[in-house]
Parts: sequence; C-alpha cells; structure tokens
Amino acid sequence: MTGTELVVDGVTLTAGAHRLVEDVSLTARSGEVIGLVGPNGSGKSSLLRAVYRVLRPATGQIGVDGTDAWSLPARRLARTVAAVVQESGGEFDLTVLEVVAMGRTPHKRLLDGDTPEDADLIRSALAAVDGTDLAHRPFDRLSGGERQRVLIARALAQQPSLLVLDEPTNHLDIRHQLEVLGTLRRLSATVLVALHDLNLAAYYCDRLYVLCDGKVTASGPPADILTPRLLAEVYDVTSEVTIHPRTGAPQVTFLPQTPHLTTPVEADPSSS
Ligand SMILES: Nc1ncnc2c1ncn2[C@@H]1O[C@H](COP(=O)(O)OP(=O)(O)OP(=O)(O)O)[C@@H](O)[C@H]1O
Repeated sequence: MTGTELVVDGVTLTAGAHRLVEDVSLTARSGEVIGLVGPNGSGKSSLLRAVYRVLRPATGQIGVDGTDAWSLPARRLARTVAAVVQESGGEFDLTVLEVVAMGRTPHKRLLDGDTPEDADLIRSALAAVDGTDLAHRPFDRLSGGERQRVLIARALAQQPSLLVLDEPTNHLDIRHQLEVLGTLRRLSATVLVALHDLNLAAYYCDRLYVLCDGKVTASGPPADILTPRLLAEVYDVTSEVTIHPRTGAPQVTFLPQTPHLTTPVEADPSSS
C-alpha cells in the first residue's frame, strides 16, 4: 500500500470563541514522515484532531488524496486513516490481542470473523511494537508504555495509508521510542506525528512543521529549521545545534537556564 497525500489548506479551528489553530497549511506527500512540533498549547493535537475528523475546521480544507476528508464516508476514511491519540477509550475488558484485532474492523463486514491473513497482520503488528508477550494480557492492566505500544499496534494492523499519531513516544522507554519511530519510518504509509522530542523529530522526520500560538512558524527539513534562533523564538530556550557525525541529523543541546551548570565557552577544554 502506498501513502496518502495529505493537504491541509488554510485550516482554522475554533472551540467557542477560542481560536485553537489559525490558517494552517501543511502538505505531506505519499510516504513522507511529517513531524509537528511546538510548545504546549500551540495547536498540534487540535490540528491532528481535524485530520482524523474529530474537530471540523471552521474554515479551510483537509484533502486526502484530493478528496475532502470531511466528505469521505466513515468506512472509507477508517480504511485510509488510522490515529493513535491521547484520548483513546473503549478498550476495557479486552485482551491485547482483541484490542489489536479492532484495527482490522474497517476492512470487514459485520460479523465477519478473522481470516488467517488478519491473524498474521495482528501478530506482526504486535511484534512490531515488541508486544508479542503481551498478547493475552488484559489491556486495562498494562502499564502506560505497554498500552501505548498496543494502541500503535492496533493502528498498524489497520494498514492505513495515512497514520496520524499524537506523541506516540509518550510513556515509552528510550529503546521502545527508537523502535516505534523506526517502525513508522519504514512504513510505506504517510505519517503525521506530533512529537515533543526535537532530536527524535530531527532524526526520524523528513520535514517538520513548527506550530506556535496556533500558527505555522516554520517548516522544512529538520536541518534547515532547527536553529538556536528559532528555538529561542518559539520555546524561549538557549540551545546549540550541531550535525551529528554519524546520523547526519541536527542534534539540539539545550543549555540549562541555571548559569552555574554551563561551562563558559572560553573555558571549554574541547574548544582549545
Ligand atoms: N475544546 C477546547 N476549548 C477551549 N480551548 C481548547 C480546547 N481544546 C484545546 N484548547 C486550547 O487550544 C490550545 C491548543 O491546544 P492543543 O491541545 O491543540 O495544543 P498542543 O500543541 O497539542 O499542546 P500539548 O503540547 O500541550 O499537547 C490550547 O491553548 C488549549 O488549551
């Protein structure tokens, strides 16, 4: 399956009198991994909610392979777009395997059972998040990170051509963060992912969109936009950005706000 082309065109999102996102445009070409970054409250989750059709834009359009996402039949949308979001629910009293199997629902008719192909997809989705051993555990007794991995497996089992994820590395230890992002990177689907960790975003995403106060402040390949100046403007932090010699990706080092934890540049032995 190839990836969907996503075109967010001039989208404004509101909740009552509150403007959550204003005139945001974004494109994701087939198979691209697009990162959404930005401070708390900058509008990342709201924008994702509009893409997976929970929050209807007040103005603007969301195009999925040239069709307005909000006019697609629900079943067709569910075959195209899978979402891993913070506010999931409805998985109580189910085993992990049953939760992952829910990902196959959009591909079936009512009362259809799981085919051997479904069973393979479910197993390999669970294996992709290192969750094979969790298969028969009750979902609601898993740790936060285990749950997160299972929800990602459910989205993988759905075989979407557009995968939308809101902070998928939340709760995950570093090994599982790297594994999950590596898995997303290898998918042929288009991926739109909100991430807080800028170094992971820089390494795994083709392009980033930086949101600030509900607007796109910068967009482009990570190496072009992750500069100390932009990070100071957007996050109000001091940082240094280097290109990592082995990954080739920009690597951000944040300097502590507490001066005594920072070695003055002139006394830095590596600079002599
Ligand atoms: N239903 C709502 N009613 C009013 N304000 C809302 C509503 N939903 C979100 N907001 C506000 O809109 C802004 C954007 O929220 P959003 O959750 O999209 O930000 P975010 O970038 O995902 O933040 P975080 O990084 O903290 O998850 C915030 O100021 C939030 O408080």
